[in-house]
Amino acid sequence: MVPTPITVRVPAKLNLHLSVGDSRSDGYHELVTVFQALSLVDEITIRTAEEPGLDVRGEGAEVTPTGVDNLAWRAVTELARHCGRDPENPGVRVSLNKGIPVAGGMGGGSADAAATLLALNSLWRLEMGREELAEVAGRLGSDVPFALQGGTALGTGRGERLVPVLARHTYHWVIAMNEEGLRTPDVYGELDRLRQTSSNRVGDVEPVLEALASGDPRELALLLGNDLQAAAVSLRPVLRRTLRAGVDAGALAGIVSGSGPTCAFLCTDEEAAVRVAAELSGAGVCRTVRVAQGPVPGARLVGDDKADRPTPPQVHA
Ligand SMILES: C[C@@](CO)(OP(=O)(O)O)[C@H](O)COP(=O)(O)OP(=O)(O)OC[C@H]1O[C@@H](n2ccc(N)nc2=O)[C@H](O)[C@@H]1O
Ligand SMILES: Nc1ncnc2c1ncn2[C@@H]1O[C@H](COP(=O)(O)OP(=O)(O)O)[C@@H](O)[C@H]1O
Repeated sequence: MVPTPITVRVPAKLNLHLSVGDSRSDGYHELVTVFQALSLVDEITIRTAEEPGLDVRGEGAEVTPTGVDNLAWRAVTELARHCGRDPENPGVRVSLNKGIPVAGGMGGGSADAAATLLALNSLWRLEMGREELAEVAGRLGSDVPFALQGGTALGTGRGERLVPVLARHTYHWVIAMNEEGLRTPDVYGELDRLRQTSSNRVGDVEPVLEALASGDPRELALLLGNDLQAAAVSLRPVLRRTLRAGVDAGALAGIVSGSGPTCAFLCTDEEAAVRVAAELSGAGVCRTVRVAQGPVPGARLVGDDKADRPTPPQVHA
């Protein structure tokens, strides 16, 4: 009997705190980061198919690779290898429905890789535990293990070593997507270049963890920090205007998400977020504005109760 197709929903991530250390000998930077999973999601369906392949629709589909470079496909071949199947002929078709902006600093490709691992674990009845999945995930990219785990977490190493963080509150975010993405390695490279002349760095992570435990968004707003922000703004100067416009519209604070160029604005509550989103969408400083909440769970099979959440409202700029 042909197995039933498996659908997985997987969240975007935001770095509430991103402290970048020096460049390592393997080309990666040592990080201390606080990830939060947001209610902006991709959906992936994987089915058994004689003709393998991958198709993409949704947000940024036209600029998403559909061949072996797609991170979801890399996850298929990596997992096939891991469990002794033929990576050249895995016998599956992957359909991606993207809601996470491509190359936006929100970990969309990593999310798709994580979702693929979870879907194949079920489709191929591998019965791998979360730990084994996380180990394969780490080989696919620094952000992939977090997309499996979700919630709020402290990431160290190159971002793949995770410890869950207590977050007492649902935070309300406005997400401003840019016209065109930024390449993560370019942004790290720009940071290295800027650091030859400037030594600005975000503070310690402990106050951020304390603010999360307190649950007060005003406290957290004062502590949001991202070492890659200056580099992203240097490569995409319009982001300075975007960040200012969100705060002018009433957000508590704004931050570039990871390597950018997406900006995220923390608001006091859901109502405030909808107001900020409406005003920002008229300001002409970004392509699309969305409202999102965090933390949400990591990759989940659709059909599991908690995965069936409503799609967040969307405002077009
Ligand atoms: C910046 C962050 C923040 O969470 O995410 P994005 O904003 O891109 O989504 C991550 O560090 C990105 O993680 P991810 O996108 O998984 O990166 P990887 O595929 O592992 O690495 C891509 C490239 O980014 C650089 N890189 C990545 C992670 C790290 N700790 N140091 C680095 O210097 C390296 O140049 C590497 O070759
Ligand atoms: N499934 C995927 N979704 C999005 N981008 C992908 C995917 N697979 C490969 N990519 C490539 O990865 C790059 C980074 O995309 P993404 O993960 O969305 O951004 P970021 O690393 O900024 O969070 C893109 O430029 C794209 O070419």
